[in-house]
Amino acid sequence: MRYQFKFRPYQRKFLRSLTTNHGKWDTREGIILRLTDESGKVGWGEIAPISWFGSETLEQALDFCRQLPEEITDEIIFSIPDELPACQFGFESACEMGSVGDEGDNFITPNSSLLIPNSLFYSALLPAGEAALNQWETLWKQGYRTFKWKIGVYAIANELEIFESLIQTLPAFTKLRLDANGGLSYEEANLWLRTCDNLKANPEVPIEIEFIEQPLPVEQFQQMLELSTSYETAIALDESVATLGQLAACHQQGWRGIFVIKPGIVGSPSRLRKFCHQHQIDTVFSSVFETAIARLAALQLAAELSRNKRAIGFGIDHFFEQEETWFQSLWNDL
Ligand SMILES: O=C(O)CCC(=O)c1ccccc1C(=O)O
Ligand SMILES: [Mg+2]
Repeated sequence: MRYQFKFRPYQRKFLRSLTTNHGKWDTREGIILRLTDESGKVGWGEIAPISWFGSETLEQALDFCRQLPEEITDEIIFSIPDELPACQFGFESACEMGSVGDEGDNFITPNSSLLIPNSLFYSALLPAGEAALNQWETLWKQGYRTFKWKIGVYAIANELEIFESLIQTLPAFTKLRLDANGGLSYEEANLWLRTCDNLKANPEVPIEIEFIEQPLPVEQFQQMLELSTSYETAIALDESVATLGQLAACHQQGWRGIFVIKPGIVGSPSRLRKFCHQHQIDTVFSSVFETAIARLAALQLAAELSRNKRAIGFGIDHFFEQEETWFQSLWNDL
């Protein structure tokens, strides 16, 4: 198949910025691409890299798009190098979108949110630090029952204290995920895991700590493997499995805990499908704060591949205003 190829870089400010152990992030930058096949079918794709997380940089993605001809083929798309995982995702999902649309109405824009599978349930992000204590209630009222709180942002003594208050105020049966973004030391990771194990053993605490996400830096895989067998509290790898190659390597080295999959940067959707069908891994699908184009493709993959046990990390809170009008203006002034 041959496609006419066009692309446009974009910048969008988040409704709320994200604070992690890497600092503050408040603008999403990426690329929207459009593939038109010979029959006139249109597929939209989005490249939304996060280089601090292990994908290519926006600049590398732009360079790749700029050197492509105006007409491209499946061959080009399916041979995008593994060093450009967000590009693999953007181009492949654009192809897939073009091939599933029915006649006439295949112009899929962000208002196609009706297509988002509602059988999935969502986890919402709480702000880091003390702000979490004032935020969970609003999210609870919106229907969220699984929350994620960033740790490793402030001093551990301070965070443990806030954690204690959070546990005491959250309603029964809430699930809580703790995401350190690789920011803990080995001793701190042990302290968090011990604290969570103690809560688990306490029948008076009706909150479930679902897992601790990426406690240690990517380089410390063996230590995380050891921690995962030393405590009852589960560990989820995130940064360590940012791309398919890393995911396969961690699985091959014996990781049988949870794998966070961020479809937007993990790489080729077709190869992700193959891997998930071959290995019955425990997955949590999660957003990279992409806009509606990549979100739709990512949610469809999540619906297809997650075994529907764990909430997906696509809470809408950090997203953008007026996506539809933004999208139309991005494309119309081309
Ligand atoms: O996974 C989620 O629940 C929400 C998404 C999220 O936390 C995230 C979003 C962008 C970049 C990194 C991360 C992360 O999980 O560390
Ligand atoms: Mg994470």
